Amino acid sequence: MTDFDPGTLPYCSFTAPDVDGPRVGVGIGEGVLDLTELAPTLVPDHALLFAEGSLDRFLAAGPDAWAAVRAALLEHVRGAPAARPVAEVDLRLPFAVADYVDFYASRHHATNVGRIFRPDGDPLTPNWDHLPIGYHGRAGTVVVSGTPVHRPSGQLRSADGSIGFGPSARLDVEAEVGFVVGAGSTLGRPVGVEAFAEHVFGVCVVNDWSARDIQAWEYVPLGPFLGKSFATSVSPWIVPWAALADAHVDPPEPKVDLQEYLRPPGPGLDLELTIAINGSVVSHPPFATMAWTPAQMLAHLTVNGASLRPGDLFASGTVSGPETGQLGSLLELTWNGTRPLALDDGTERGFLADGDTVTISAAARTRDGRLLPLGEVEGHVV
Ligand SMILES: O=C(O)/C=C/C(=O)CC(=O)CC(=O)O
Ligand SMILES: [Ca+2]
Ligand SMILES: [Mg+2]
Repeated sequence: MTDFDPGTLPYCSFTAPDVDGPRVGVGIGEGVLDLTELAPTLVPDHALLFAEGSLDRFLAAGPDAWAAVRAALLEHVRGAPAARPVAEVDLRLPFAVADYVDFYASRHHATNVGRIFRPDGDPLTPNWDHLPIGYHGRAGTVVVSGTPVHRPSGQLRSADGSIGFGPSARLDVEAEVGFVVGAGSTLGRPVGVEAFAEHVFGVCVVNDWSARDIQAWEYVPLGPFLGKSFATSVSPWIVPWAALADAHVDPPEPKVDLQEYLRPPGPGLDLELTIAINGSVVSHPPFATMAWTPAQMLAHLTVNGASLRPGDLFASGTVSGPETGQLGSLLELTWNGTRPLALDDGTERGFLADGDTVTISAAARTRDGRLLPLGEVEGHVV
């Protein structure tokens, strides 16, 4: 369970046996405050935003409302209010996911995947250094942490080239950071790097489940499709972007002169993910090594005039660092299953087995060395 710092104040949506309907919650320590109940006295001008028990209206309300509510909450928690234990509530998907986009912003991940899937060519395609590559995913199958993940079936190509159909034998995880859009934008008007914080409300942890065998056969030439659309899990807590100000870092220097709309890059984040399978920690992917920042991703996503809607979610792409213990997928950690990983219980994994539970957690590191837990996303393979 995540122990939230009182300055983080992440938002969730929950139900509990003793309250009516869903509620908007705010995480503090291992507890949750009922913001739907508190709002009429704490933030009377904004109370209606929380009445439905999801974040949808609050996201759409925009940055002034976000700042006013966060300021009132920061003041409120100084009085150490009693919070309900998170363990006693059911955490729900906190907002209706509008569009879902997944990027490919880790140089280390993209290089490793290129080597594995396209051993005869350059690992990075010529566009990689010039733009944050992404694809549109499936918003309707974004599920909250704790939702069981069904092993997908699909077309598979055997080593001898024959085509068959069956359950994926290469079910994998991708540890990512997700960015939740609040305020929408106007069709035809790009959102520049400098406008990031006016549109992006906050951050969550993402597991982009991937069936590598389905993916490897289907993805040419249009990219990921059924190998990834069966489920994408997100943490139930959305950490406000404003809570991460002390964890900003400069991103790595670009390798080419970037187009003007991708400059200045905006901040990276000093944030570490941890991947555990059945409780065995297998990796610590470092977000600070990502080549593209979230502001560059948003600018690129809208540079053609595509508009944003409240609830749009874009994920960073798999976070992999340069070291073996920093890789964000089993594809890389086991080099496509050829070097199985030993788990603490004495078993080995090339890819996921039925019954496995995968937990990805995140923590940000502040400039003064504090560690801020940001929540976790868990999924059980059935
Ligand atoms: O290079 C490829 O063919 C595909 C790579 C991916 O798995 C795409 C993806 O989900 C992006 C990412 O998570 O970094
Ligand atoms: Ca991905
Ligand atoms: Mg997915």
